Amino acid sequence: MSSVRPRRSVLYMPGANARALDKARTLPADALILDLEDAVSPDSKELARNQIAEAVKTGGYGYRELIVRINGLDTPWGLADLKAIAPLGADAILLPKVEDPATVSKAAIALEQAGASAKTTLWAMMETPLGILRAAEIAAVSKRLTCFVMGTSDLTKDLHARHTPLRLPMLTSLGLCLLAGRAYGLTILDGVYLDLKDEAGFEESCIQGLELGFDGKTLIHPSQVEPANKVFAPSEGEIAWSRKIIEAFAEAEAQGKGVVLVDGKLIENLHVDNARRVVALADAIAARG
Ligand SMILES: CC(C)(COP(=O)(O)OP(=O)(O)OC[C@H]1O[C@@H](n2cnc3c(N)ncnc32)[C@H](O)[C@@H]1OP(=O)(O)O)[C@@H](O)C(=O)NCCC(=O)NCCSC(=O)C[C@H](O)C(=O)O
Ligand SMILES: [Mg+2]
Repeated sequence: MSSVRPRRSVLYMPGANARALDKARTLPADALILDLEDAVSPDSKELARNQIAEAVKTGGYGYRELIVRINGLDTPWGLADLKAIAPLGADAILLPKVEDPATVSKAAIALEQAGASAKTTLWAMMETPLGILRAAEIAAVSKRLTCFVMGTSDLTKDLHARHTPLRLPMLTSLGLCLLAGRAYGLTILDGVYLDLKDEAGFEESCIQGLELGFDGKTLIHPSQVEPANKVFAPSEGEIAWSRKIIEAFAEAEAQGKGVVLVDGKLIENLHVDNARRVVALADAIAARG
């Protein structure tokens, strides 16, 4: 069984929306972010926390990873969110607007103290200019931290930038986080696409995210799940090619060679490493049926 975890589609849902929390049990998303932060009004924070706690305890989400986005630890709700959710066995707690490594360290200590199992990791939202500038320090700070999530809406606001089709205003920030995330072995997820009616624009944005190196995309509506799953899954052609070069390279190695030509293309170790990653991801997706 592969240890690769597909995270092609990661769907946010407001914790105050009981219908959405329930419906998510049947959606083909790889992961769900149950939100206590920006999608929940101050008046509903407590209701949302209780509903999310109940949903995590009740389960029934199958292969879908459960991530709870808590409020910032510097808000009136953050620490209470963390203490309430930590012991329940969610896959991760997502910290919003992370700007320094100390925030992650503080959350990691609070998780231990609240009795979280080792299985519950920390994810960090990268969505402020200071956070982006410190991406490498943040990525390196704690073994509990396993994923960066781009918060492109907050970032666009803070940069006084615009949402544009090619996302040129975002590329520096996306690139810095990708570099930091990959350098320290984190998963890294692209930001949301806000126009639910623009299906073509959404697909373009997924393709751009894939080409930049993201593992998957964060989503705001069930209609975005299947298109994201399709774009971020290896294609049949990619899988067949990957299997072919793995086999050809193994044969070459058995003959004492370090490189091989497959269909006229030079194949080295680095291509085979990538091919193994592709095959592992494809196998993990296939195992979901
Ligand atoms: C955008 C929405 C408010 C639209 O909701 P609604 O009008 O209910 O949509 P539909 O009628 O089309 O819904 C059809 C059915 O699907 C369910 N549904 C809708 N959205 C979700 C969801 N996100 N998860 C699960 N299920 C969902 C509805 O209940 C309907 O079900 P049924 O009754 O069976 O027909 C809504 O989609 C929504 O709230 N989306 C999430 C918004 C959100 O969480 N935003 C915060 C995260 S984004 C962010 O903060 C990014 C970051 O921080 C940054 O800075 O960039
Ligand atoms: Mg945000």
